[in-house]
Amino acid sequence: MTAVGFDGVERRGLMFVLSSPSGAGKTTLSRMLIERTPGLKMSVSATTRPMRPGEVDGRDYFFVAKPKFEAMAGQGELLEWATVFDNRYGTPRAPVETALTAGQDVLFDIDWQGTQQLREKASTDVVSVFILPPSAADLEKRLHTRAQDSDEVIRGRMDRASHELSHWAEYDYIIVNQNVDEAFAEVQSILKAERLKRVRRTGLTEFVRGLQRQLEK
Ligand SMILES: Nc1nc2c(ncn2[C@@H]2O[C@H](COP(=O)(O)OP(=O)(O)O)[C@@H](O)[C@H]2O)c(=O)[nH]1
Ligand SMILES: Nc1ncnc2c1ncn2[C@@H]1O[C@H](COP(=O)(O)OP(=O)(O)O)[C@@H](O)[C@H]1O
Repeated sequence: MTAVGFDGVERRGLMFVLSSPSGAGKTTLSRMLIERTPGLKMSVSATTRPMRPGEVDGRDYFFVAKPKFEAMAGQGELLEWATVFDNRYGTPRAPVETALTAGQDVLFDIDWQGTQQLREKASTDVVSVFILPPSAADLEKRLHTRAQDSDEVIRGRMDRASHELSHWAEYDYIIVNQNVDEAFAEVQSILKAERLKRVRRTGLTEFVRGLQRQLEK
């Protein structure tokens, strides 16, 4: 799990988690982050939920049937998994391990249940961000503008929102996504600062020793 920072100091890769009630904006913010952040790779989850218009298999999710999902979970191929809105969602283990070993950070769009499981497995490497909508009315409006779910599914997502919100205090950082550019700048600054954390910067001792040797010449 060793990455080399842009300043040449080695550090441990981190697992950057975004969670929120459905519709608060985590997919939007994740896409912006992946497009604009070198060294960050998206973890693509497996799910049993139907594909939405515009989604691409293998990019947004790996869309699998329930028996296949159960087999993946049973064979230990998932790093974590959970049931959300009656569908199964899980994180394939191998791509995450490959990315971290190659020195990349990994971005997860997963719910509070998955975040808890990641924290239990690798707490010092997990940085978690919870995204709040500015209001319930905004949340509902966003679910409707996304225009990808039926009214019934949207009602289900709104009904679950309050329960999901109740997990906010388990997260390291909380962002209110009012203006998307501001929320993005906030998420970006969290990642930047977390990459500089001393505990992750495993190469610092050697780097500083090198500096000292140069100074003592
Ligand atoms: N635990 C877990 N949750 C996931 C995973 N993938 C997606 N989710 C969560 O499942 C919920 C539903 O996702 P989705 O159906 O794409 O709807 P969305 O909330 O509109 O993005 C969201 O809270 C996601 O963060 C996963 O691999 N594991
Ligand atoms: N700050 C914002 N202001 C207005 N609309 C937003 C904002 N952030 C996201 N959206 C829109 O809200 C909808 C839901 O966002 P999405 O990223 O899919 O949420 P989530 O992944 O959390 O379910 C999308 O249509 C998206 O374009």
